[in-house]
Amino acid sequence: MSEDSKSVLISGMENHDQTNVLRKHVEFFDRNNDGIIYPSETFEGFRAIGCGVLLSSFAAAFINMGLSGKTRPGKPFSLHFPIEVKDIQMAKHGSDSGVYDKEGRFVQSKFEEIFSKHALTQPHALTSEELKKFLKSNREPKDYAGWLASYSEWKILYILCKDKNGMLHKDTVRAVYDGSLFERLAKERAAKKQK
Ligand code: HEM
Ligand SMILES: [Ca+2]
Repeated sequence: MSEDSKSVLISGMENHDQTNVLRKHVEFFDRNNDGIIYPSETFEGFRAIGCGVLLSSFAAAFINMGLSGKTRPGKPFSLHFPIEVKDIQMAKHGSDSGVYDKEGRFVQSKFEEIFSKHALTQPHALTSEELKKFLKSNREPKDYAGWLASYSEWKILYILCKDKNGMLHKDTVRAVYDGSLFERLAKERAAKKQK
């Protein structure tokens, strides 16, 4: 490709990041970095960021049973419930925010929209009521599985990361999308444990 056509292509992308950020969201849970997340790894990842045994067990069961098949099209069902990181975008559900597009890319404008539309008390954070309204506004009719998936994702995030006034901050939400939040929580937990 000539340099000219390359620059036309790049300017046409309008800063749209082409990487599959959703992969980064889940890579933390691929504990041995082999591209596959087994239930034991989901469990271990949840424990590492400070979740209890009960929540971590439920999360591992539901996430791996729910997403395994979706990320392995054409492959036989496996009782080990592996999730393939490379095709994680196939596990997207309905009634989400649209911040990940169908290729797992991060859509900045959709991210900004969460706060411009719903953060009415403080511009860079959501109260629990605002979060509730945001989730309701994403609901597609009768998409009960999507409602439950979205509710669980956001509720766990809120419980883990709200501040002392019950606010969920924009930078926290930003960091969950690329998974950097999980690394941070794990470091904080490890530091606490050492004390
Ligand atoms: C404590 C752990 C986790 C939290 C707090 C969390 C939270 C979230 C949040 C807030 C979203 C954004 C949803 C939206 O934009 O509406 C999301 C999306 C997603 N998460 Fe997680 N997540 C966690 C762990 C995992 C794990 C272990 C997996 C799978 C291995 C996973 C797979 C996904 C997928 C596939 C999406 C895309 C959903 C979509 O856009 O339709 N997450 N998660
Ligand atoms: Ca693995």
